[in-house]
Amino acid sequence: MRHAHTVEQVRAAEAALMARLPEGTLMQRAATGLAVAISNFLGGTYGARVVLLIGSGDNGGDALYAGAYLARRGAQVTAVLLSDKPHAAGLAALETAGGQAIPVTASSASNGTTAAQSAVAGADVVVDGIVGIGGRPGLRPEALAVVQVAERYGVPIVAVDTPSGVDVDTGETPEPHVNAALTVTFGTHKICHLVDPAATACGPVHLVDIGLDLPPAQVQALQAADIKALYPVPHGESDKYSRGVLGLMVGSAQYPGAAVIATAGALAGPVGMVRYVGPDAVASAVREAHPEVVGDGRVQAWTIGSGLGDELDVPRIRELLDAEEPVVLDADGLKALDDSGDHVDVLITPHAGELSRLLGVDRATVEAERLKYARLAAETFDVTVLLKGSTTVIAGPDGEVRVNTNATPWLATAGAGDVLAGLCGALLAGGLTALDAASVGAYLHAAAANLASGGGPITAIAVAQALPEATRRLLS
Ligand SMILES: NC(=O)C1=CN([C@@H]2O[C@H](COP(=O)(O)OP(=O)(O)OC[C@H]3O[C@@H](n4cnc5c(N)ncnc54)[C@H](OP(=O)(O)O)[C@@H]3O)[C@@H](O)[C@H]2O)[C@@H](O)CC1
Ligand SMILES: [K+]
Repeated sequence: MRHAHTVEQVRAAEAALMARLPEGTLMQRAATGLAVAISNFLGGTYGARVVLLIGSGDNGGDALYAGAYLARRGAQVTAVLLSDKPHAAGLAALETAGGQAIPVTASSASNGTTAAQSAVAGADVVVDGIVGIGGRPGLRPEALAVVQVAERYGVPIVAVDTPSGVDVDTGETPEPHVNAALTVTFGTHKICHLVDPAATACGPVHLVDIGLDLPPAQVQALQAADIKALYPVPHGESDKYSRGVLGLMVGSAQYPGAAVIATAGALAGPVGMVRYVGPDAVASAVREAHPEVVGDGRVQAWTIGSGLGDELDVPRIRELLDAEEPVVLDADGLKALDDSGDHVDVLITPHAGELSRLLGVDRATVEAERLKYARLAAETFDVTVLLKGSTTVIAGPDGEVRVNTNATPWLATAGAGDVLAGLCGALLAGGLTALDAASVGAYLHAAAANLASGGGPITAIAVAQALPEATRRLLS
């Protein structure tokens, strides 16, 4: 499991550890891990042209000490000083190791560009030590100008701890920020490493252990081993009823395909049986594609909503939401959700547009502040929220947040959400809590999409068809 802590939690853990260690120990651990990661990124250090962007805080200190390490191993290291008070000991270490430092404003001897801009344009890698967890969102003009030179010349940027400019505790990117090819972080992940849009700006994230002793994390990203441990695998005594029966109230004359696709997702989950409840013509289409599906009867969980169109029966859905059996509420079904009552066994699976309608805010705002609005909806409607997107945010009604990061952009295709709703329903019927069903569902859905895609286009049915193989690979 990956854990993401808040800046406040990290600062407290750092203070506790620093009180027990000689001064500077943590920065040395961070800087050494950073230097090794940069060296691996470059595939060697000898002769490499490394430019460090140095702000006023300890983030710049990490970069300067890492620069000293690289300079001792033959790299040509130039520090661009963005502040007139860079980390003094780090700067001295760099200069002792043979690196050079130039103020960002220094003019170049040749053309109209500054010396810093020329150095960045000719670098093999730029190291972003502008700000870390002490920074405010955004880049100051002089920092923005050099970052833009790196972008223009295609020079990769390795971010120290966090890509400067992102909002570390929310994953929001309201202002200009660094887009990193690699982020090297220390002690633990921060929320910006897991939650989009900032997570995308991080690129791959490499974690360097510096020995922090941390409290429980506010945001977690489950990994394959965690998902495997949660999956309800049948045992010798299982029968189709004990494995769970899922009821599907999805599809309509208008959207019969949604019923067929959601059923495919459900049948590829851990349930023993699937019941379809809906118009006769749609039920026939479902049984033609999936002859194992049966009609109305007792169920352990429901998936309601995908493609309901005109079939939306709000009073009936509200009855089911208030009943004991857990429910996945998707797409059109979300129109039946109200903020009264206890819905802790309800999992809603909106995309940003649907969540924006539920909360009465515009879609772009939800996209930009995904964590905030997933949490708000969970609290407002007393449900678990699975907010679909490049990183899926899952928020429980008690404040717990998980993030799923293994999706492929190819998954943005019609019907993919119906597969997910069916699968999550099957996981609920299999006995998982809403939070776990959402976590396992999002993970396997993305894993199946990756398998089916192999880097190319996919259909929703292809994703459903790849689910058993994705599950086998997970469990083997
Ligand atoms: N905690 C740990 O466990 C460990 C932490 N370590 C490292 O320390 C880092 C945190 O260091 P930190 O506290 O010195 O803050 P940091 O982010 O370098 O700079 C803050 C200063 O920047 C400024 N500033 C603010 N916003 C700005 C902006 N948008 N653009 C430009 N400048 C801006 C502002 O100062 P101002 O210029 O306003 O005077 C502010 O005071 C952490 O990320 C990690 O790398 C590791 O060494 C070891 C373990
Ligand atoms: K940084």
